[in-house]
Amino acid sequence: MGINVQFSDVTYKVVMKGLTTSEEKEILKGITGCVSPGEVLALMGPSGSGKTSLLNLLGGRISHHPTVGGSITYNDQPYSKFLKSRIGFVTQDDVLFPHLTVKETLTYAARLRLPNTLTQEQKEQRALDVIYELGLERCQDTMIGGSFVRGVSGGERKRVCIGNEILINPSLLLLDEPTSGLDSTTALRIVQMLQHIAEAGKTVVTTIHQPSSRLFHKFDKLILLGKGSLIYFGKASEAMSYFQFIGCSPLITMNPAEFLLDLANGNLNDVSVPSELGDKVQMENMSEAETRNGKPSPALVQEYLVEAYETKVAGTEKKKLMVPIPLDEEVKSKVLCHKRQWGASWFEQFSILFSRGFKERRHDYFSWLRITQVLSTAVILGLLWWQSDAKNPKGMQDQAGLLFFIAVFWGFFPVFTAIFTFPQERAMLNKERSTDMYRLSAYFVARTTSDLPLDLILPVLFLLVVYFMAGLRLSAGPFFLSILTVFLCIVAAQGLGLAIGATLMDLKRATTLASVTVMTFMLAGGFFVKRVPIFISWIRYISFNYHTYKLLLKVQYDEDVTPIINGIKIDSGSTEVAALIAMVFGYRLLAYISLRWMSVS
Ligand SMILES: Nc1ncnc2c1ncn2[C@@H]1O[C@H](COP(=O)(O)OP(=O)(O)OP(=O)(O)O)[C@@H](O)[C@H]1O
Repeated sequence: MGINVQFSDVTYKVVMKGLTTSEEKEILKGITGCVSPGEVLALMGPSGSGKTSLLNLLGGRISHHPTVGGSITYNDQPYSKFLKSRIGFVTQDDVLFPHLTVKETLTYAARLRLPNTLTQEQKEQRALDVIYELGLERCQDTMIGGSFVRGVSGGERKRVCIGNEILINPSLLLLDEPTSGLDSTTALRIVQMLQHIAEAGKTVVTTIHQPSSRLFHKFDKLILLGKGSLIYFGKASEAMSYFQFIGCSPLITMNPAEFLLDLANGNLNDVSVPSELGDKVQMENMSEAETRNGKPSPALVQEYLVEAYETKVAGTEKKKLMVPIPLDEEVKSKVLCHKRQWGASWFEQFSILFSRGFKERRHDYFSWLRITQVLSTAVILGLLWWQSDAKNPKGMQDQAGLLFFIAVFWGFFPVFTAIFTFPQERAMLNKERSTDMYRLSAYFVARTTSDLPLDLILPVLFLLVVYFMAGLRLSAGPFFLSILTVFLCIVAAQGLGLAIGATLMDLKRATTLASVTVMTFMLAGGFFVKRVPIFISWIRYISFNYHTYKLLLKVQYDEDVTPIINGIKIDSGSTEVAALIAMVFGYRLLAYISLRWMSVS
């Protein structure tokens, strides 16, 4: 079943803030139209004419904006968040995970989004069907790729984005430029597919830049926009005769789409000039008109087209919208089911997101760059502290420097890794949550736990090198306890990174805040100052560097070394372990709260 979308006098403004002034810009100026199940509506117009804005409004993405006017209804009902799972939205620059293959991307999406009445095999079969439907079988095992990894071609990437949405058989499918960057045969294939989707009873709305004439004839309805105003709404097949009727016909054989875009741009080259416009040109400044060979200015043409539409068509179209559409009550209730529907149970969501996260991030963790960074630091430390001797106070103080560096390194590194990897994940999270793909809690728990095994590998490598080169306490207990300590420090630091990344959208601001925080934690970490003034001593309690350092000291030296090592009192290690565990949970909780606060729900 599809959704009947009606929109009447839709307006949208944005406030553009300059350095000293703020100016209001009208992006959509009273757009009226409708699209019914079984139809493909194309939104055409020059770049910047407002196609994407109208599509976003129809998809409910900016409908709550205070500067939006007019009405949009879905089967006679206003937009509600329960519609999210019935709407498929393919944006112009969709985000995809670069390290997953085409098949993995679509299979994970199918498992998360398809209703749980289907079995896992049926869901996987649906992903395969979509791969064949979109002609992606040849690249199904290729990685998607991104700025740093070579992957599928731009056209294939676009088709994967479409596949992600058509998987769920949405009642309303919205697409922003689905054919841009594709050759004409592939573009035709995509539009034919949209036609088939509509024929199956769904509603399809797509923006399109410059369709070939073959493509153009596949659309049922057309909206032509010019600078945010409606120039034509009606059947695509009747567009040419409408413009002929108002006096604009092509003088040479032209692709209808090219002709319409010329008109929307106010360009009347090779097009007959309506007599009303000809008269207006006479009244314009002659010298200006001469430079255009007597043709009217683009602004004049646009004004004429908008006026012609308003006087000759708009009235009847608006009347048509007033007539209620007979809709099957059963269909209406099914489409507008007022209950969030998850495709998978909480645990299934968790396990799918866990395995997807693990697959995607293992590449980040095991990039040669990272391994080299960690190993070279370890070797330099090992050489500097080569077989250090802790038998005398001097040597012990030296070793304490090494232990403090380890605590700082593993507190610093994960904070920044979390901040740098998060913006991409955040875009994905927002996109997927906007279609109700999974619960935030399932994502969060999966994100946190899928990192754990990966978090353990690099520190083990690091400690193996440092521990033996620097000649730290050679026995299994202290070695494994040191690993455990560093591991807790990493997980706590990562939580802080996630919390900062989730709160501050902007990478620059996030890294600045993180540097200041980590530096403060490091300075208060127990190595540089012996006694911290009481009013600032609380920082020590939330500093993972401080507790890691103390615990590493405790593990290395059994006896009380307080007087030798900078006056830090090392009592029972269990207080430090408890503090680190509290930080692991505390910072993650903070990250979860800021994610919930900032992300789409
Ligand atoms: N939030 C915003 N703030 C400022 N200007 C905006 C905003 N949203 C849209 N615009 C402006 O509104 C106009 C229409 O934008 P829109 O993206 O809808 O155009 P479009 O027809 O889809 O263009 P294209 O084909 O190039 O994607 C553009 O001039 C754009 O700069």
